[in-house]
Amino acid sequence: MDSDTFFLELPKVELHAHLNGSLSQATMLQLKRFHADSGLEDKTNAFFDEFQIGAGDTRNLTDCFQVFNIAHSLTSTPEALTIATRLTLQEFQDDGCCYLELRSTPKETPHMTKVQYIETLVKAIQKSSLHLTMITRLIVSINRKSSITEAEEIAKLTVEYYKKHPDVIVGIELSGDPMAGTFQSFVPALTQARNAGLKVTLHCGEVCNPVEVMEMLKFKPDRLGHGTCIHPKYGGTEETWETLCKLKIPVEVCLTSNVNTKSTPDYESHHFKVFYDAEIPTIICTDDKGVFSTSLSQEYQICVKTFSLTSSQTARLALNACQYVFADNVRKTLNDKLLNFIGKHSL
Ligand SMILES: CNc1ncnc2c1ncn2[C@@H]1O[C@H](COP(=O)(O)O)[C@@H](O)[C@H]1O
Ligand SMILES: [Zn+2]
Repeated sequence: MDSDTFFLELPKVELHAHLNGSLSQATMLQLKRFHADSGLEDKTNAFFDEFQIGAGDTRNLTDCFQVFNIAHSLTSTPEALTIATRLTLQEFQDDGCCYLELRSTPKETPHMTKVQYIETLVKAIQKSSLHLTMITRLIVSINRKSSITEAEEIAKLTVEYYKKHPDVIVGIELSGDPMAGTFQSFVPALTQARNAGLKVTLHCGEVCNPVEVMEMLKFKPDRLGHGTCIHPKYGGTEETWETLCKLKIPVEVCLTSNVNTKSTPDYESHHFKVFYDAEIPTIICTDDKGVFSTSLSQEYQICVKTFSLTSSQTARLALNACQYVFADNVRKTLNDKLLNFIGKHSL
């Protein structure tokens, strides 16, 4: 089996994918066509090409967050959001994902309320599940730019819809521009969701802020996103690193995202290796496959080539990821799928 086929066929678990950052060029074009056909205003023409961020880009991290407005303007009606979700799920399956935890931030737009946003995503996932073999679950996002009131409103809605659709909604997360807002102000909203049974994941240490990283670690989320600035070599402190090593919280690492936003200078110096060697549970993820022109099989391939992992180590990385999915009732199915792949290829 050639290398590309191996990475494609490896059954993969994607645990960190933002819907609006995952829209491919093909999906964006379909959405533009839908806008034209329905007579809806399309504001993206002038900056459509701006959507993708590459390693040589000169934008700073805060500027990078502007690109999401382009995607948001194409997913502001329930119909467009449904199309975006359906096409994105199909692309993850086509890339060999057997399980996806999709995340997205409920937004109020001129065409829908936050309630409709969540309902639309739940319905689109349920409908896609009828013909996809990939299993999909939803994590609801809170943006760090939200007010405390808005964050609590989203947490309340998430709990309400989790009770109605525990088969779809599995968690809540905090994301958005890491320079905006403070983690502490979102603790009451996140705690409310956690107390209702939802799992929690936090974007943590995407920029250097050891005080906030400590606060997040003490909160003991179920998973962390990125974890870039936790080890002292990467802008963390002895305390942040020792705490992570003690708690062994699984970390969703997104190599291309970190390189392209300059959180990490290059692939070779990415913190993946430090985590891997320290046996911190590490899950390879895409973050925003559309914005960063990547895919999960490509992220595995980059990681394996950069850090010289064997095929057996690679397959075990994918196998371990199954342990950290938020949907407890599918873990065994995923585990068996991976073990079957490992057995079939004598890995
Ligand atoms: C690059 N690293 C990142 N760090 C932090 N938050 C990020 C992110 N990439 C994406 N998002 C968050 O996801 C939203 C887009 O998807 P949804 O509209 O929710 O589907 C962005 O607006 C931002 O809040
Ligand atoms: Zn992210």
